[in-house]
Amino acid sequence: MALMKQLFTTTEQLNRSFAANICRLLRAGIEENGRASLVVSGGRTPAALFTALSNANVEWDKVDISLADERWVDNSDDASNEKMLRAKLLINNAASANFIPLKTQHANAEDAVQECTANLQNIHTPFDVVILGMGEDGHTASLFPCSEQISDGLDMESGNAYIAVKPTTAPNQRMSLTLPAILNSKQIFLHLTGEGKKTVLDTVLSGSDEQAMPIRAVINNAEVKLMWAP
Ligand SMILES: O=C(O)[C@H](O)[C@@H](O)[C@H](O)[C@H](O)COP(=O)(O)O
Repeated sequence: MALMKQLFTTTEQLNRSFAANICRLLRAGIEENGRASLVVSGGRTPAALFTALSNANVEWDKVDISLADERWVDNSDDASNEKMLRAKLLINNAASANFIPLKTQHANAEDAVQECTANLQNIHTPFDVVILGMGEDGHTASLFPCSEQISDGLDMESGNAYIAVKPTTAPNQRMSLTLPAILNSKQIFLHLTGEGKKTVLDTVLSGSDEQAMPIRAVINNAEVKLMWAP
């Protein structure tokens, strides 16, 4: 549908405004439904935003937090998105939030899809806020263009909220929200920093093949708010 762009001069300004924006939406969700849901991405980009958010004045005990995707490693591994979240977001005021992890005890991500789907019943949907990142190849969450699973992940009729993905250009099996699950959100943000990501985004916006750059499928089907700083 559309990409609304908010461009900032510094990451500090971006994080301040972004955190305030997210808190406003969470408070509105709590006001409306008694609880609110926040789905975040891992990777490197959001760490400073998470620290700002963790100090915010929100009724965090009424907020459910989960991940858009997870790398299938132990949650003590440095590659674990859960590990990053526990260190940067689920602290300070936000320590009282209800965290719903994706990583289970299953050795293979595909065996865990059912459990992740069952756990999703405990999160208020549509999600109040979803924060997506984007890789250099145009993947978002763990919907990787290189993977065999990409058409299933983007299938709007699949009826599946999660998909196990085996990227061929990145390490680790992944668990990812599917496109229809991502779109079941009141507000989707695309959080990018750096000139390199802006150049990738220009390529995203100048083409139409969704499987080649899966973030296109989100932008084409939702009002996405871009939050960018150099
Ligand atoms: O677990 C993951 O890898 C992500 O959730 C992924 O979709 C991430 O958002 C992008 O790859 C951008 O990652 P960076 O922020 O590290 O550039």
